[in-house]
Amino acid sequence: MERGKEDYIAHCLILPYPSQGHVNPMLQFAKRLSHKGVKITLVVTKFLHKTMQEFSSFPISLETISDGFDEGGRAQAESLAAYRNQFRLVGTETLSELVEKHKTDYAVDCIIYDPFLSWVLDVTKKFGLVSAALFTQSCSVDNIYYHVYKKELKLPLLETQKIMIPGLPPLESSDMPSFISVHGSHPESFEMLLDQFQNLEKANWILVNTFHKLEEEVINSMTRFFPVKAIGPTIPSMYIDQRLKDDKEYGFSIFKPISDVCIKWLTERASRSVVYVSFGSLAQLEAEQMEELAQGLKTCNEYFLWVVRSSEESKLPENLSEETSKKGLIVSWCPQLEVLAHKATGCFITHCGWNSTLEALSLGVPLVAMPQWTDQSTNSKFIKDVWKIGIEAKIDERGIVERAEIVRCINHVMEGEEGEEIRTNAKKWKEIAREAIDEGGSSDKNIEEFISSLMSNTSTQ
Ligand SMILES: O=c1ccn([C@@H]2O[C@H](COP(=O)(O)OP(=O)(O)O[C@H]3O[C@H](CO)[C@@H](O)[C@H](O)[C@H]3O)[C@@H](O)[C@H]2O)c(=O)[nH]1
Repeated sequence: MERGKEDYIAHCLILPYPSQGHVNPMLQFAKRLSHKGVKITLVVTKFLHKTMQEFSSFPISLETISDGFDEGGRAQAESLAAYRNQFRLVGTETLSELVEKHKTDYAVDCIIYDPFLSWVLDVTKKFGLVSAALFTQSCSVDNIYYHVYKKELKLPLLETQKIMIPGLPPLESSDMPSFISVHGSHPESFEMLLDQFQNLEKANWILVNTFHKLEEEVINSMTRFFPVKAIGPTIPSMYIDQRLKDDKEYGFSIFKPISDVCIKWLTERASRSVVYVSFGSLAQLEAEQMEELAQGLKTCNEYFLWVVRSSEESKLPENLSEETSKKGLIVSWCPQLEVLAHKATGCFITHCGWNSTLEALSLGVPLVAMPQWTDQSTNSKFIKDVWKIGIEAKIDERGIVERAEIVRCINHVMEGEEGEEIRTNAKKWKEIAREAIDEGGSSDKNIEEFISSLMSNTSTQ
């Protein structure tokens, strides 16, 4: 039977920045709200909608708005600044039309938005809707950017400077997000990260994809400026506690996952015998780095499953797939959560994107960190020194991780006695992550609080 407006607690639009690392956590959060009785409409740009490979997240509805670049998205704009500007103008108009359209059926009560798109707040104000900013990077990283935004952390940093920010351990310049440590690099991306805070005090809710015990001090510290609520990890409960079996599909993929091949291959491997390697949806490795990684994987004692996106494939050494067919599988995209949850997976060589970091931590997989840019060096610092669930591969004077170092790191986390602490911690964090999103856990309580406020808001309308 069709559900009517009265069957839902409230109707939320959820609007991610159009990239895989932002859509995934937003969609998983949307699913959680939907399971709790909130009607959800995922809103994506027309271009993203065209490029996506699958969407199977019933009962979540899908609608599109325009960023002004329906044919080519970000790549069609001459710069990130031009893209953001156009997205703000055209997005404001088309998002407003969407809100108007729903006035006669499921009137919208709230918009959950990515603070990369801070203009959405103005749309919520225009229509008198509840606004909820959802940060998809760690609270530590958000806190660093906030201090730069407030000019409490002055740039450029000195190379030897110890950086003291409330809520965070002492950090070195190299632990900072790359836009800060490499002063002047990617100025337009940096501006977007700082702009997240320009109107944040006007948002009704500030949600972060993290959990209380993981970033306790920094969450408490940030709460002095903003009422930050941790709602993560946004991992489908299927993987965490095996409860909602229908929650398994990823739902929204920009790249096509080679799922059956990967899972069949993993199933034929012994427990904890596979090194999983992926650098997320954006990172572009130097050809030299690909070569070193390939040689390291070829000579290590373990099997490997390596995700090399089609756009990166030409950098692979010739004949690598054939030469390593007995011990390795190279695919253009995989169902990462299923891979991390598989018993054959023993460790993860990662670029330390925040989703990959949280997913591995929540599924108890030890890490070899190879941060590339943006927030990844900060995530790596926490992986090795705070949560102690992995090690960071050392770079040489060219900025490359050499093959011998790759082998050393794999051995360290997979086999050696010295990696015992890491493996134990990985198991420990898996439990703590599960507790956070279990019924009554710290993140679950925050989500319930958010939903209750939506209920009281809609009942007074
Ligand atoms: O074969 C693959 C590889 C990745 N994934 C998924 O893709 C997402 C990748 O996200 P993430 O690990 O965060 O990496 P990026 O795609 O690089 O994400 C960007 O966005 C993140 C959130 O803002 C930042 O933390 C990163 O540094 C930034 O590069 C994760 O959910 C993975 O599970 C797959 O499903 N299959």
